[in-house]
Amino acid sequence: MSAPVPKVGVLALQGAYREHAARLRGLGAPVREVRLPGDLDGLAGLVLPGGESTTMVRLMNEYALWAPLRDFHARGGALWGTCAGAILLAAEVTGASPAAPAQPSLGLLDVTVQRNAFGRQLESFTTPLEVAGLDVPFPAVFIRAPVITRAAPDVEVLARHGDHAVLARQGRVLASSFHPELTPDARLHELFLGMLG
Ligand SMILES: NC(=O)CC[C@H](N)C(=O)O
Repeated sequence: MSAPVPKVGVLALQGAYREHAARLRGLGAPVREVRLPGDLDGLAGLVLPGGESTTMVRLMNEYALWAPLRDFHARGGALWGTCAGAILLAAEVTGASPAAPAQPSLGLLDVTVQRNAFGRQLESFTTPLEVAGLDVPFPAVFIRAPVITRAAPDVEVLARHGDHAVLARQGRVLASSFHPELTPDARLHELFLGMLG
């Protein structure tokens, strides 16, 4: 008998959480949608999906999720943020312009993330991305995507697009600027499942 697959949660406040849940279930992982602090109980990992980070921040305030999510990480839970989810995990968030208002974040990944970094001309695009550890490029879908403009020395940059990091890992925390749940390629979901204790 193979080892039981650990339980994964998907933060289901807003955005592409159904696509992440479907992909993880397709890989055999039991998945729970997380909306309230108690939904984190017993999970080994949590995916924070793409969507609109300002909306997610408002709902995280409403459902009092900030401290429970930080506790989840402190207890050994793994987290993966994609696009807006990566913005939520960052230590520091900057806007597309210096005038953009400051935005709170969980501070679980020691990076600075710049929102909407590709500007209006490139609202969305797909590109084959070289990823450390993958032998064939990953089809990366970027939608009003952020980039990582600073990473602490112990953050491992796994992929870059142009000048900036777009996939990074620090211990049990993974962040991608793009949307792996919107392509049929399951390799990054497999990577995340492999990070769960
Ligand atoms: N596709 C996405 O998740 C876009 C992120 C969005 N631009 C934000 O700042 O939250």
